[in-house]
Amino acid sequence: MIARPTKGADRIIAALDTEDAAAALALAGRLAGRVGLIKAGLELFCAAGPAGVAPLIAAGPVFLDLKLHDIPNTVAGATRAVCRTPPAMLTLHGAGGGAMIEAARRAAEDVAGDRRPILLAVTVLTSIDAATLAATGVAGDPVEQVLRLARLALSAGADGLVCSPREVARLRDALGAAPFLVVPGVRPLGSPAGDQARTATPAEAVAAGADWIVLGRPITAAADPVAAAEAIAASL
Ligand SMILES: O=C(O)c1cc(=O)[nH]c(=O)n1[C@@H]1O[C@H](COP(=O)(O)O)[C@@H](O)[C@H]1O
Repeated sequence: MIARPTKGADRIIAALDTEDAAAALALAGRLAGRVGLIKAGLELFCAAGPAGVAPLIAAGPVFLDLKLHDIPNTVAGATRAVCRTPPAMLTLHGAGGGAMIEAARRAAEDVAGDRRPILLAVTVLTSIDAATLAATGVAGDPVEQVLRLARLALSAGADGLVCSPREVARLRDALGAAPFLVVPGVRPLGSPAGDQARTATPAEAVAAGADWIVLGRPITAAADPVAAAEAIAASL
């Protein structure tokens, strides 16, 4: 398993949200040594499939962000398939429930053993504010739902959680140092929030207890993505 990071650049996960596998690989090459991991997500996976992600995994640690959410048998099957060429991290939705997470953990261990990915449970998406969450039937402050799903996921075998910077401190207080906390919805000062609802700066997220921070557009849409990544690392 990839080690918990202790210094600036290692904490950065660059989300390469593109359909273009060759462009993703080229940018991953430019960012090598300047970020800790590359994130390949649904856009790249749907466009280019496992073959589009494999060269990234061969080049360095990859967070494969598929946010699996289905019945336990189906998620176990997808996890098995992914773990034949294991990424460093894999996401699944905490809202899928304990049996789904247990099934994914068993499948990952069966196929990849010690080389299995860190399994991260997504709690409440960072694009969701309290009103949007209430419209799905979950009333109250998002932090309550984040805590509920976090406890459920960890007790079912998740190694860590994906949460917004707004909940990191509460999760660290409640859950201690052990779970990996991976935090998207991070915006350097002056960077547009876009569709993200629960945001903070990279330094704030790390100070609150994030192990890794995930940044997509603040790096990929910058005129100079390498300089953008270096500036974020320097701010930590
Ligand atoms: O699992 C994730 O990485 C994730 C969870 C979440 O709650 N919010 C979230 O934004 N993400 C991912 O983090 C990245 C954020 O991208 P930017 O908003 O461009 O920085 C995207 O690739 C999202 O898919």
